[in-house]
Amino acid sequence: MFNLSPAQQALVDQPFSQRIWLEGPPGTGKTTAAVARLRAALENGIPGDSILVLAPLRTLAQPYTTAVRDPALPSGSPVTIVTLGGLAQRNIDLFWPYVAESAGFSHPELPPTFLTLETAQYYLAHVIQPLLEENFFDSIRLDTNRLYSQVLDNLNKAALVGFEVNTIAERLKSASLGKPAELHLYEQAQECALRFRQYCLENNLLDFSLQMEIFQKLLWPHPAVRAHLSAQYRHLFYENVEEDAPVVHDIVSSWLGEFESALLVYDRGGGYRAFLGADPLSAEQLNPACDQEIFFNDSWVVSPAVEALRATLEASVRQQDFSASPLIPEALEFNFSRFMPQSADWIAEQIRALVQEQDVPPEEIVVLAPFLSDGLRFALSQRLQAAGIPVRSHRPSRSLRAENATQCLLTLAVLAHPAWGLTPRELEVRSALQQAVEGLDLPRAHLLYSITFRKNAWNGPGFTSFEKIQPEMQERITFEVGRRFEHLRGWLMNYLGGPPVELDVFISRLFGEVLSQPGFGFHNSFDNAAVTARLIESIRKFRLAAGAALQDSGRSVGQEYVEMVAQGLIAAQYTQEWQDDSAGAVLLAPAFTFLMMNRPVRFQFWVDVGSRGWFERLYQPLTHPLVLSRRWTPGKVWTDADEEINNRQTLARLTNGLLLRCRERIALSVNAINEQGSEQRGPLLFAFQRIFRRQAEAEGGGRV
Ligand SMILES: Nc1ncnc2c1ncn2[C@@H]1O[C@H](COP(=O)(O)OP(=O)(O)OP(=O)(O)O)[C@@H](O)[C@H]1O
Repeated sequence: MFNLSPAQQALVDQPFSQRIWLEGPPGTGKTTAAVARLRAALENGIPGDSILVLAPLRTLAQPYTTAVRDPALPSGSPVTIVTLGGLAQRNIDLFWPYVAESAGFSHPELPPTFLTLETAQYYLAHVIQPLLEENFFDSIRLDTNRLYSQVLDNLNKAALVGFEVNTIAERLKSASLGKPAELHLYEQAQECALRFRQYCLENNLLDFSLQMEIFQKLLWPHPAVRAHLSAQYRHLFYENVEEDAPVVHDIVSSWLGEFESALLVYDRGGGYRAFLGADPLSAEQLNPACDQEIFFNDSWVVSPAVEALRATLEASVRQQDFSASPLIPEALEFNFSRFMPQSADWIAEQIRALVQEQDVPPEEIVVLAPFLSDGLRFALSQRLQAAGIPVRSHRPSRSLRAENATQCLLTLAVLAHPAWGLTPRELEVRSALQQAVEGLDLPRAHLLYSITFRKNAWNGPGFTSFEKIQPEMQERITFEVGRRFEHLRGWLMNYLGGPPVELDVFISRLFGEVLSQPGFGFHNSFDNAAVTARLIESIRKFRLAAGAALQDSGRSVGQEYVEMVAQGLIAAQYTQEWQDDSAGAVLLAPAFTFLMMNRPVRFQFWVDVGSRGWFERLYQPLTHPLVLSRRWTPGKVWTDADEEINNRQTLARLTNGLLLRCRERIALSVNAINEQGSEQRGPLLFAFQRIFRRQAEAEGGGRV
């Protein structure tokens, strides 16, 4: 480990009677110093339960969570580490009788049910379904999940930016160029939001937006709640202030004076979550309320060459003037391939050389793309695994139900629950077998399925024994595979002989007792284990949110869950948080996800540099994160020029953020033709081309 710098130590040593604003670019050691100060607080006898650590995302508070677990610290009451949303939820639970009636709930005498993103989508789907039948959203082609998440986004923006739900459409319309079809969509999106809100109030359901709104409007102003919170929390640590939304800043602003001490950590150049309501300018309003400001400016991360590249790239992206730097070639490598598989070959070979020839630990390498497509993930994982390099991928926006592991687990769950009356399709059973049993290839899976699968075995669909099939078929399938298959089958039969358990418990047992064992497909697969954990979590939360409502219908939670997944209504989004558990493995992730991990690495590979995905916003016809923000002047029209300016700003922020988290070198991979077969010429590629040209000119015509 390292020693704190004098500036960091000075921060740690500030008396615990100060409100401090700590600001600097990423990588300057702010979090390290803040965590050291938290440790100092505990070592100096400040009780843990009087300390509040606030962060915009739980993952951003990870260094604090790890620190407080250190057994070397004095034992005592636990520190509270939460997001404001989490704090809101705890307090709504605690003070429910104070607010249930005034918030307009139909059954204030009954307890509240808190919804996750997934379970909110589930209920929203019930509300929207009849409207879709009335031809709502007919004019656009949008996958239902994206439709639901935009309706929820609008509600969340209202709660986080601080406007009424019934003004969503008016705001969006006033910034629109006025095409009737677009205006109509905004009206419909608002209608959905209002009906969902009404449904929640009638059924004691609280999605994120309602939790935030109730906390801000009803609980926070309530003297009893304020007294409780002020008495409980005396010291505040607020990490990544710039990634939080204005309403959170408003609350902290009015609370700040009540703390004995506070440390607000502001990452200059951040605000990556702008599309989720992050507002760095609003965060700055907290600065004057602090007693002192401290700046850290020197990076512990970037080499001079990376810094030269960062500054040059920023200027090039912003279309400003810049000059060549002799340092840049040290920090930049480049590969041009016609198609993605060739890029994957090149990247895998570079990574292999780094790990195997230069002893670079795999976790010091990340591969980043604007989106991580299946093709790219597969191509890279396969090549790296073949070279014996552990790899791990993170795709927070990928749907859980799209994972093969999920399909396998749920298909086996259907087979183990004939009472649900569901019959899986042939393809599902075959691919579940293939996923579950190691060494089972497609032709053998087909054979095994055709011979052993019976629609009416076990009073439902099931398998007959491998022992019973003809020896020559056994030989073709192989006895090793047969033995594994028998083990799985035996486990399912055994389960069927007893009383059914909840679906999440079933999956956790199936994973632990069979699929994670040697000889089965989930053995030693980080990714499958992660999907299983998320699936279990998703089912558990669904059970908590929807279980009671289902009791009267006679349907089990498991059956409802499986059917909802099949219809695309749930398991459509991971919760947006993740653990950075990539120790020992190369990470493949969308660039944005990596940024939110706040973890510097030595080498970054940027894939698909020609893609416009680095530059453009997602297509969101029902919402507009920039218009639904406090930065937008009501009534102003959003034009193509605004879009272009915003895209450039976002790209500059992104490339800065990535480079500030890179110690040694980035390697660019460009495909002439993307996976969809079109030519690739996005603005990030142009920005690099300008740098290459300038470098070549400076070197008298040579190439970088
Ligand atoms: N005194 C120090 N000596 C050496 N390395 C340090 C020191 N302080 C911090 N670092 C390292 O610098 C890196 C960045 O530190 P840290 O995360 O605290 O910075 P930050 O300013 O909070 O950046 P971010 O906003 O990205 O979290 C980490 O890898 C950390 O281990």
